[in-house]
Amino acid sequence: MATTTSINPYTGKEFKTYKNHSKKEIEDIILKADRRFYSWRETSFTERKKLMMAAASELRKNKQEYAETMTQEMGKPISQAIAEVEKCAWVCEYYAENAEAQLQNETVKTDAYKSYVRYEPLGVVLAVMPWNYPYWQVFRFAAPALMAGNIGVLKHASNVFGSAMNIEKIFKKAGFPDNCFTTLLVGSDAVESIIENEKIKAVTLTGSGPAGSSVASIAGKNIKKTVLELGGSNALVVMKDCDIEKTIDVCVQARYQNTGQSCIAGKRLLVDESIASDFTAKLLQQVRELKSGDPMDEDTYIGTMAREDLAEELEKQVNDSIKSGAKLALGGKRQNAYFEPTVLTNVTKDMAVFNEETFGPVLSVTTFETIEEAIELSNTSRFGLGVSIFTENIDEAEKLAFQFEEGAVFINELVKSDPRLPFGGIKESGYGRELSQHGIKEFMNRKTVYINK
Ligand SMILES: O=CCCCC(=O)O
Repeated sequence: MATTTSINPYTGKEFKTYKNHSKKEIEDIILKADRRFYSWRETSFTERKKLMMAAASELRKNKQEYAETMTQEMGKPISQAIAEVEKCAWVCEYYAENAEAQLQNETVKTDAYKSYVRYEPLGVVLAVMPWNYPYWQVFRFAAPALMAGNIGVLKHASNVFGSAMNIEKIFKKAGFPDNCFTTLLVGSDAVESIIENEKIKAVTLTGSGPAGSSVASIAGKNIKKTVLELGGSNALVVMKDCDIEKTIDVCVQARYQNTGQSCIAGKRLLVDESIASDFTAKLLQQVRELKSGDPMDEDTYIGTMAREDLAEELEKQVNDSIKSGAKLALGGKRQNAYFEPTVLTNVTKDMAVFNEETFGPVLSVTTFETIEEAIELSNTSRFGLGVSIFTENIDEAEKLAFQFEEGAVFINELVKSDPRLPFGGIKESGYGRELSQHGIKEFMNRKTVYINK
């Protein structure tokens, strides 16, 4: 019997061991999920809204308990873990309030007596999710999917099975009918046959490029729709006319929250040469003050990374970049899964910290002389999730927005997700959108209805 053990990355001790689902159990779960679909899609928006609001209440009521599980499983500082649970409640409330209006029939004037588009759910959607936001990334999918009448089956990362089980429990406690949302406790080796199961109608994946590519190939072979949220290497473009103090606050948060383990983190700071020295000195001061420590302490801002091997990988990227000429301005040391908040300056395009995704608390700093150069540096990344531009000249920045090859441009703000706005990338950051009225339509059949008298 296969089992999965999660290790608390801060203590290095075992958190829990889970019994994996067998092949037979997986098939059974998917069969029951599919059966549930035919009654769930018939439920009214009023009923779904009531249940989704109950899920939001459950999240808010027991946020400490849910947050503690994620902190112990992947090292997220507890205050950020609580904020994540609250954000999940927000997305539930948002879709509870808005799904019905977003999925109304759309009348289209044609030669017909009457023609329109109906939005109909597809059925059981498999969600393959990562450990870095163990609740949020799942709710970002599940809230719109369930409100739309779809069914969710989750394959979570193997270090966060406790959070995965909690998510199933939250929907159960909220009163959702059995099998509307189920967690499969399986490793990635089980994913291929799950996607091939005829009852799985579509797949959403948040994770690495290789994982996305593999899942999309299997789904493609089986003609199943996918949405992919993959890596990112967002630039923070700092113009010489920015408000320096405010910009530093935002950049530090953009890079170091969640201990830097986020696809949308601002990983590459591009700063105008004329202010670079002053800006970097002040930024270093602020990064120095970030409090590392026990993730269970309320005032810890930098926890451990989720696994020691991930910290080792980051260490290699930092050391390789230093060998190639980057200057270590701060940090750089690793102890087990802990990696010091780090800043590298003199970074150029050919270095690992610039051209690879750095999934941890490491900021690379590169200077530019012209805005054209800044755009070119930003766009040179193979990723295209988002960019932040810092300037007092909003009109100019807005005009430049279209030149950035990204899913999102944020001016004087870090790239962040918001239930009301579409979220997703282009290039190797993936395709499709989550959240907002765009996200809820990804797993819907847009059925054309054409009537003549
Ligand atoms: O790794 C991706 C993190 C996304 C976080 C968010 O949706 O806010």
